Amino acid sequence: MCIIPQVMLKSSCLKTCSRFSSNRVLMNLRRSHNKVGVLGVPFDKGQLKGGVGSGPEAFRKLGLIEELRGLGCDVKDFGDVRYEQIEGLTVKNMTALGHVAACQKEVSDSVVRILNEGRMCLTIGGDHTCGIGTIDGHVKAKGNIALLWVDAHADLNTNATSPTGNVHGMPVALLAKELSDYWPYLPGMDWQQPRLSIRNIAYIGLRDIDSYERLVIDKFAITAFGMEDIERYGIIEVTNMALRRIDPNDSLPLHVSFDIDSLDALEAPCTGTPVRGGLTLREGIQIMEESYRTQRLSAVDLVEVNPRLGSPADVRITLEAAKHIIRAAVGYSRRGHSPENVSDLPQQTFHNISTSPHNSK
Ligand SMILES: NC(=[NH2+])NCCC[C@H](N)C(=O)O
Repeated sequence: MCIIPQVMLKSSCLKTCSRFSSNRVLMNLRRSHNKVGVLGVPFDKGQLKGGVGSGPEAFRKLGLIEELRGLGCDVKDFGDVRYEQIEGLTVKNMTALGHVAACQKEVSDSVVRILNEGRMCLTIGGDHTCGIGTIDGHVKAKGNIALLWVDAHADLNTNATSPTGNVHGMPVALLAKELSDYWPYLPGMDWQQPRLSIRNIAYIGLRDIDSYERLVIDKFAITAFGMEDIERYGIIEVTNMALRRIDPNDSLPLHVSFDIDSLDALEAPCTGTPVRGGLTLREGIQIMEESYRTQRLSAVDLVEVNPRLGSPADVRITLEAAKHIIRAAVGYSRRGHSPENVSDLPQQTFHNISTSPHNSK
């Protein structure tokens, strides 16, 4: 099932890779988001499986912050979001609204603070409900943004259409202004106005879409790339088509909301709603590399890692995969050192490279 709106295939999107001349690539690699603010969101009330809330703790234990610092990143840890549930908020078929409303308001405020300090905001979930707060905060801090939603799922349900009532399947529908009429009044959510246009949203990695979500994608011609599109065009081409589509003038701050379940369940087994037939880790990294290259990557979410699902080996595989995605998001995936640090390398390294038989012409 190909889910690229037909209009896209006829457009000039396929030419997008050529916009990176080799000079431009070099220039892009030289500039890195060395200033990063890390925000933990130990939120698990957007779905029913316990454990996803311990994602931030698991990444901290793994040494993520130290590792990013070791790579030369100026990392400020903003700690984990804390909140107090608002009692008595109920809306039909929308689980834990009192938690969602209170927590996501805090997330949004924190993201505004981080971005206003001139840092890229890296949010570690938690379930994908976190996208409500991070994207709301991003829009509040920067005005209009472009959003890549990398996920096996569209997360485009409303309370009227959701098969589960789980809010982690609803964030995109809450954020899109074209869908605001499809919601009832949501008590506790007055701080969150849907300000993002569907034109500025693209999906990559979709393969498990509910029937109503499918209708909305078609009705609003949302840019959406499923696995078959990735097979056909390759992930770099797909990412650039998506970027071109959501930000034709190359001018908007970019938000990548990366659900670990976009990766194949073999690459990232520890997640609440795994789906086989997904992205390879390398493809996930490439999405981030292309996003980083735009020089406008301003916020990244890494969500839905559940360290309590699966064996210790599965947990390790999943956390490591997520870490590689994060490294790419801050510009460090192509080589061990950022280009800025090249002068720190011992001179000998260059000698070795230039005299190696493998490098001689
Ligand atoms: N971010 C996620 N893992 N979302 C899964 C959503 C699953 C399903 N479509 C639902 O609405 O409940």
